[in-house]
Amino acid sequence: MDKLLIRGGRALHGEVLVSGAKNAALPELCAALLTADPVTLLNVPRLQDVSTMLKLIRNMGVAAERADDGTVRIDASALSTPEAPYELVKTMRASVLALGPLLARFGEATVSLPGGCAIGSRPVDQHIKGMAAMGAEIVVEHGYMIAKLPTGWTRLKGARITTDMVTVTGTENFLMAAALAEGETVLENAAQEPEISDLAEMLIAMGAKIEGHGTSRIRIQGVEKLHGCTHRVVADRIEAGTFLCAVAATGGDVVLRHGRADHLDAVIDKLREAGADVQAVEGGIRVQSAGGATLKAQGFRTTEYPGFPTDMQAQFMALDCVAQGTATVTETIFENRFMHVNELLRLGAKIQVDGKVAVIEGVGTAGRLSGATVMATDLRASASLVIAGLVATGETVVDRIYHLDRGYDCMEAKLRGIGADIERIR
Ligand SMILES: CC(=O)N[C@H]1[C@@H](OP(=O)(O)OP(=O)(O)OC[C@H]2O[C@@H](n3ccc(=O)[nH]c3=O)[C@H](O)[C@@H]2O)O[C@H](CO)[C@@H](O)[C@@H]1O
Ligand SMILES: C=C(OP(=O)(O)O)C(=O)O
Repeated sequence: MDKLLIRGGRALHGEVLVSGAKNAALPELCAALLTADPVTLLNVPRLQDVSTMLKLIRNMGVAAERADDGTVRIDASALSTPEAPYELVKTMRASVLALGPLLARFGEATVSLPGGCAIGSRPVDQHIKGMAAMGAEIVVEHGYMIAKLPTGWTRLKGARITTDMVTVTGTENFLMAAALAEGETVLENAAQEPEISDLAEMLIAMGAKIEGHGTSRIRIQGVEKLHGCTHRVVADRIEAGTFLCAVAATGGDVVLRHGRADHLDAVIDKLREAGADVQAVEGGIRVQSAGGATLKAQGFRTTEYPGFPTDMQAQFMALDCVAQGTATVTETIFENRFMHVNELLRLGAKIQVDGKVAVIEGVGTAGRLSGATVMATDLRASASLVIAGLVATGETVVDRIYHLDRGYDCMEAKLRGIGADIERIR
């Protein structure tokens, strides 16, 4: 099993290229199932989750080719098996995104309930509720969602869908299903994440009629058929945010090429309040910092976009650990997303957790984290341990980095490129 070996204490300088977003690429690979025409996606990141999604759609009979430059060509004209089996979905939540497109184009889908997840229980009741509102008959049997259209129906029917909470993949599933449904669908309480807008833009390029994406009410007029398109995956705001925290914590001066500052307002505001200098520059974001010990720890609450993203909570917490002062962090989206805390404690961090609230006392100028062997428990927890390791004295070994590989494109190579002492060991 691969591990990362980090020798901390180096400032970071130079440029990093931000990859395409995992959370846009995954729904967009599924959106390609909505048409029999070829679809080309550009800027697809090299991630384990992307490989898993390609395996999943190939298993359905779809032709999918990935080139080294991040181009993925998908031809779903011969899709013969509208199924997502457990074996292929157990490592990746996003596989639930196959449900909407399969049901919309083929009138049937059998999709395994995704496996359990370290960060919370993550039910799919809202996905089922929305598809049922569009007329699908869905049962959950033997761990599978088995969905079909009622006898005599050829398409889903547009509906008003108001979800109990804001759900990102739920909104994406409804968008894709509604694009081919009969009549109008209105999504209330829709997620507003940039990845939703990116998916909507791709669907519009395929001939879908969508208005209001990027707001909490999205209107979709269903069309009978969608055609192929070429679409460029939006830059990964969470990868960019992770590098911003890393540079702020270690100190240095780095430009994140293709980074979108306008997608990271909440995180950038907190970094500035902490004392880092973060600026939108042409074609990217520049961060300059004198390092964690000079920064002031910042509290925040995770919320849906445009609030502070839950996917940045662990990384910002690592920064708080090395800053000065005390900060309170509240996780409101997932019930078990403080798995990194015990590992950060092993590096000498001072954190107390009570339910969904963590209080971090930064070690600041009074001390430093000290390297140790730590275990990655989920994707962003892994990233927070890498950031802590980059600042800690001595050697840090981050074990179980297959979590990291699920969602970061060559993280250690990118960090090495800006001066970090980090290597992958087997
Ligand atoms: C592939 C992808 O895009 N993943 C992102 C997506 O996950 P994902 O789309 O799975 O997360 P959701 O937005 O759906 O989850 C938000 C909350 O709603 C709950 N919920 C959701 C659906 C449902 O049917 N029932 C239910 O109770 C979840 O348990 C969670 O507490 O958004 C999360 C929240 O920004 C991010 O952390 C993930 O990186
Ligand atoms: C939780 C995440 O992803 P997923 O929904 O794919 O598990 C994440 O990207 O931080």
